[in-house]
Amino acid sequence: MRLAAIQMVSTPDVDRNLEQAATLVARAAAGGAELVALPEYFCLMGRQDGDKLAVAEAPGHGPIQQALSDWARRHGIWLVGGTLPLAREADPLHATNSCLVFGPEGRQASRYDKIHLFRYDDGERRYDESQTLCPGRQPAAFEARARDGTAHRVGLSVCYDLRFPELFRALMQPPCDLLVVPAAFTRPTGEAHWELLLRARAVENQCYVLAPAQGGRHENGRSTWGHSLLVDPWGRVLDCRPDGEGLVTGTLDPAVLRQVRQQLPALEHRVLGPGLPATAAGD
Ligand SMILES: NC(=O)CC(=O)C(=O)O
Repeated sequence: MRLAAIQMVSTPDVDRNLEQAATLVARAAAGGAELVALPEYFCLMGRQDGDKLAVAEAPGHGPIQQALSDWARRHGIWLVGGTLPLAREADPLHATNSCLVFGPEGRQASRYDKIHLFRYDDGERRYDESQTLCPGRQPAAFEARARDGTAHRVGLSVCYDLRFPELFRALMQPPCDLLVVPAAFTRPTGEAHWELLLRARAVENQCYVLAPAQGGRHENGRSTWGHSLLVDPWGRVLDCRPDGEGLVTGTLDPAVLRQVRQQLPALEHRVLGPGLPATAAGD
């Protein structure tokens, strides 16, 4: 299955971001991609945290969701729609940061709400997503069918989730062939940890990892790390885009998945699981 991750430098202008995303999705599809993934906050990198709430759409309605569905149908692709804020009737002051997936017929195939909300303060940069976002509660995966008919289980996560391996373990029951991580890592945390964490998730779960990112200096004054990546189940980086808008592409090869899992059956050797007793006290 041909894969593409889109890197963007999104702005506070939703229409401009949608235009840019439409162009890049079309370019990815023209290059043969069957599954295309957009980055976190592809539709908006606002000036203030609360800007998310102003563009939040009701689930199933709104121009951003319509655009994602149209692009998936027009190009006959699986589209992992980065993230967009979805409004919650129960609490208008907090949206979910949601990843919606659309299938080649334009129908919504999955929804994942970011579970782990980012907080960071190094004295210079401050982030606290819990001010405007409400966390998701449930992991989500879906089945994508390649054009040759092969079905692949695809696990969803968003950005900061990458630091919580237990989420990915939960997605591996049954095993995924591909984990997608739409992100907008900060520059300092990305430089230190981004590639390390993505390759670790690929190696420990013996699957492909596709990570579309925001990458560059944004109009809101923030800088994101970029380095959108495709990693294979052996932890090899197949493609990377350090900075600016563009694509990362490659192929999910079932033969590589089989070979890695047969040669080193680490997934079968898992002993510890959710039902295990607590750690014993030492003597
Ligand atoms: N921006 C995020 O959600 C996460 C991040 O930058 C990090 O984990 O580092």
